[in-house]
Amino acid sequence: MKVITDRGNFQTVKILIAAKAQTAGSGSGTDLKVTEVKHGEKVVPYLTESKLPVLEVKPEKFLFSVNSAVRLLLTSTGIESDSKQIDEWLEWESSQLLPYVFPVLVNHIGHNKTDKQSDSLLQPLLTYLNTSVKNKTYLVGDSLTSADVCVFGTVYPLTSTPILKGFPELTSWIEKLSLIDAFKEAISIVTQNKGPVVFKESLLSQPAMPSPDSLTSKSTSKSSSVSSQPTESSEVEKQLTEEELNAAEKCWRDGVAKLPELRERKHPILPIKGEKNILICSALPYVNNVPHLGNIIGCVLSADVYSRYCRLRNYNSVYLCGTDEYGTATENKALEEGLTPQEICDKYNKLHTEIYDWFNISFDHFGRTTTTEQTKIVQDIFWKVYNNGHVIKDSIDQLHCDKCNRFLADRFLADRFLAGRFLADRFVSGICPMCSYDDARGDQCDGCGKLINAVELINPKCKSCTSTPTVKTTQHLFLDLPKLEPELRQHLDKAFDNGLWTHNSKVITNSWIRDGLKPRCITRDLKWGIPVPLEGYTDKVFYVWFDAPIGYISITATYTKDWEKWWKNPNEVELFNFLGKDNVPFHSVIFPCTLLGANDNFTLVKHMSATEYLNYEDTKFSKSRGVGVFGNNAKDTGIPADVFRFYLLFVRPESQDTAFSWDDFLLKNNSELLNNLGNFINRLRDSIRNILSISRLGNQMMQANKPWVLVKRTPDEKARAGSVVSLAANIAWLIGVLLQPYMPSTSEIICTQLNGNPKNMVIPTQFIPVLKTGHKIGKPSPLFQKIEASLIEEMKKKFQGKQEKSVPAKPEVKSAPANSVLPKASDSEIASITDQVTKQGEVVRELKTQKAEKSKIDKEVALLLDLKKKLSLAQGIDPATASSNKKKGKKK
Ligand SMILES: Nc1ncnc2c1ncn2[C@@H]1O[C@H](COP(=O)(O)OC(=O)[C@@H](N)CCS)[C@@H](O)[C@H]1O
Repeated sequence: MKVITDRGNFQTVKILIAAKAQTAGSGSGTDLKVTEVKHGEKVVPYLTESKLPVLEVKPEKFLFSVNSAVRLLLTSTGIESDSKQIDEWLEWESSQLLPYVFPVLVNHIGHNKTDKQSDSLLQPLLTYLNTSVKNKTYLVGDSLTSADVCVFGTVYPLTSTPILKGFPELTSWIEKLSLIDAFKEAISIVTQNKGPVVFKESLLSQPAMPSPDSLTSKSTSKSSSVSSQPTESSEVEKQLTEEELNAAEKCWRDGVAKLPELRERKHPILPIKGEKNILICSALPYVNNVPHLGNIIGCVLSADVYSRYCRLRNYNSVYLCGTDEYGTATENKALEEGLTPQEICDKYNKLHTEIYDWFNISFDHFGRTTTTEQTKIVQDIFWKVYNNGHVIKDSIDQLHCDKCNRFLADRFLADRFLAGRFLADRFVSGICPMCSYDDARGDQCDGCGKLINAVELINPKCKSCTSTPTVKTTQHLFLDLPKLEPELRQHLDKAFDNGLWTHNSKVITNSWIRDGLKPRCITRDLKWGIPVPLEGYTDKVFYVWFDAPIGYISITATYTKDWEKWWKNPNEVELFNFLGKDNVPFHSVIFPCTLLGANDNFTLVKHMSATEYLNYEDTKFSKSRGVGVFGNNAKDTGIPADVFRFYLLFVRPESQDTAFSWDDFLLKNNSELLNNLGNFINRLRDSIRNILSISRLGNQMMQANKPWVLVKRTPDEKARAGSVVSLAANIAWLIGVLLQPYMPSTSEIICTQLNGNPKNMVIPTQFIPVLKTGHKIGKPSPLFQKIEASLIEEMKKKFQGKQEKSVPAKPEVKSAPANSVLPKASDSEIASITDQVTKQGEVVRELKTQKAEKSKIDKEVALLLDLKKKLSLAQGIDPATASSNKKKGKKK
């Protein structure tokens, strides 16, 4: 890797610290070369302006966000892992701190003068930082992270200015870090030990910093949810060049001609030679239950967003899913409901279909696994794997219920060969040997979350007849994973390099292969499954996890007779799996090994997007305990599906478990949707946050230009009003298109209101105004409705389940008020204060939008903070804990 920079560029320090810290922390750092170029030189060919420093990751592949470069260096050697807190600090640093520090440095170091205005604008941020570093060495946790490197890199040049006077904690933090070798060495390389004077030329050669971003709430502290717009005085005017003005005019006139038309979707969609052919598979939800919101964000919704995005980019993609219908869980449900397993599958497959329809999940095909295609393909694959010598026969011990005459313990099978991860045994329960929870399952305890061997259960009972099981020995078939391991490793090396894999999917996969794979049992002594066709085993069925992923193939076969074009075409098809973290090994290790064992040119996974877990408030979703919102409940709330989609995507558990919280749901709806997005459209995480950011810019553009005022003035001003409104309409169209993957109904309303051409609903590579001069828009109407706090309180009660049995979520869940230690106020009191917080938030936002006087805004912000404290107290949370929790979990 190469750092390309100009002499004395203070931002280079960050990358160098990260590289040095990498070597110090892992022993083997990246081989990082520093190449010096002229000040202001354009290095990245596709950027219109000079951007220095940049990290050249591979030849011609640049990271031009310094913070991303730092994050890459520190995560690639495992010095730090994904962390929302670190990301929050980085976002705050780049969107708030740096844009305010930069003009101060330009004035003090570049021009050797003081500018009171820029100095004073920086004060609140420094005050916040001063408090945050009090008695601390590191901003997040107890070791060095990118957060420290990036914040330090930006503030340390201030030590040469008088501005840090009055910030003793911050000064001492900078001093502490400066003593660390990596910091010392990096500073010495950049300053050549001449002090900050070396920054001067580089500072003066850099393009003006964009005005502080309002991507996140633009408030002093990164934890407050008060949102604001940049004040006029803080904005750095950017002079447009002649070239840029000409390009904008050309784009306005001819841009739309460059926009490709949206491709028509004709089923069945098949791969096209030479195109990007994307096969999108969402994990197949178990049919035995109604999916909860965790299932929805974990697989079908995430895949839906990607699939919709692919369509808007005109990629040749197909999105498939269906219900996973075999296995013990279905048999159990059938017993519970007095139906046959097939009746259960039919009933719940229909329920799943209705729920996904309501959530607007746009499968190209939604199938199921109890089909003749599935039986045929599973047995065919088995024979190939068997005939290729990748199946082992062995005997094992299992729990057996003599009264029901059936085996109970799947887990036992696994333990002997595999450390037994993830095998569910739901026919047996007992007392957990670890925590004494009295309803532990045979595979895992819901009380303490630990994995259990069914035979270790105290007082085990058959779930259907409650008698005590005995241990029996039976013959089973095992997939010879050790033999397939070298081929799998080869495949994974390539896929990790060329594909998109979430951090957790790589970590989980590596943890499985790190110690060598073990044979995996693929048969079960059950009735409800695909019959094993091998002589001597015909009374058994395939284990559900052997057949489930093959379901992707058979579901494709029920979609098109040409299914092999997708599934036996590894060079032209990119397979993308969406799933929750517990599903990772089945998709990255076991299923690929099955397909490699079959040796029939199968398409293997190239990309994997795995989520962490979504919890419900401060607990886990539990159907049996009635805790949480399930797919069908969401519909009954009367709140539109798009609002659920928006919120689930906003809190999508990407780097750690997150929680669905009704209070937060209300705030996000009433602030982000109603006041930001809804507000802008009706004037007329990379993800939905960027769309909100575009919408904020649109709001700012309207507010700054006030076309409703201009239109009443001189002819020139009237013409400008027209340009502003046209631009706003085109921004709204862009938002409508970009929103389509996330909130399809809202997107349709926006685009219909704008009366644009549906064929222009394509995501462009640059902003193209598609609504031309003279275009007539349709009838505007409000996009979103306010959610009342009283409704939220009602929902909380409705979905809290039987409280005494609810199972606490693991402590890492951040957003719920888990550490409540104070007495709680009544629900109606909480509802009323929540309402006041929302209203006061609106007051503050409005004042900021109007660019009211600072003292006036400060007064209202103080009131808002007081109300928030009151709300925390009412919820039984110590406000100090609440604010630190918010800090950790805010950027959801
Ligand atoms: N709480 C959760 N948060 C996020 N994702 C979750 C959560 N719980 C489960 N999941 C994922 O949902 C899908 C479907 O899960 P289900 O248990 O219904 O089905 C299966 O795991 C298998 N039938 C998949 C066979 S391909 C899954 O990806 C979970 O990881």
